[in-house]
Amino acid sequence: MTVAKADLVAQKLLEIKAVNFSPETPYTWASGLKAPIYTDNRLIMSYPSVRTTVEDALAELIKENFPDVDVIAGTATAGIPHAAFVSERLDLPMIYVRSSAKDHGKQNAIEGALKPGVKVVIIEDLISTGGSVITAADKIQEAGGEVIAAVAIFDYLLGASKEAFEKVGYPLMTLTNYVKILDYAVKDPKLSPYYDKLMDWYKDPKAWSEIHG
Ligand SMILES: O=P(O)(O)OC[C@H]1O[C@H](OP(=O)(O)OP(=O)(O)O)[C@H](O)[C@@H]1O
Ligand SMILES: O=C(O)c1cc(=O)[nH]c(=O)[nH]1
Repeated sequence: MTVAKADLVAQKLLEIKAVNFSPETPYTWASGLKAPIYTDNRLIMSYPSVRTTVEDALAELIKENFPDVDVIAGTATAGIPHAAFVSERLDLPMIYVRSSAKDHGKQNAIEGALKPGVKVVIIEDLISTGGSVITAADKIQEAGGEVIAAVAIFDYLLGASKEAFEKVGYPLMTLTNYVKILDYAVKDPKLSPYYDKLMDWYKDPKAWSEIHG
């Protein structure tokens, strides 16, 4: 992603208040970590002009970097709308991966048609530890698909996700990240008071979580 596009997406996320700061009452993340920040990319679908910017950028990133993709996958739940918008733009089939298999009906973990050997790009809304998207990608590989990349809107750039992606054998590419958000946060008088706390958290998110948990 170009610097200009990464800046633009960060700016749009702040504009729609997708980025929330609460150092005094920390958020609990999917991984169990406590954090002073929570980025709610689910809001993107409710703002058509921001949605167009984000989905166009995701589609362009995939077209440029993974032109041989056969199927677009979404992670449940927050990755699903983005997979739908992007697969429509690229005129490709779409599937999605449930966080756990249904316990009734067909008991599917993956919904949609996945033929063995197809090349899949999986779309996630956000990467913290990377655990959710990697688990979803594992399910696709177990079902016979070949995951060629994970793509997300936002990445916290944490050590945990870097380590996790070093092991999986496919790349992660994202539109924007935490550092870009901080660049904007420091210029905004409403957000700049949080800057030191956000930097403090970022130096060691695990230790911060233990202290504030
Ligand atoms: O990189 P990770 O540490 O796995 O965290 C990121 C995941 O957490 C959030 O999902 P959540 O579990 O809140 O579910 P949702 O998508 O259904 O909202 C987010 O949408 C990612 O899927
Ligand atoms: O790790 C998470 O669960 C998480 C963090 C965040 O900022 N936003 C989100 O939707 N999930």
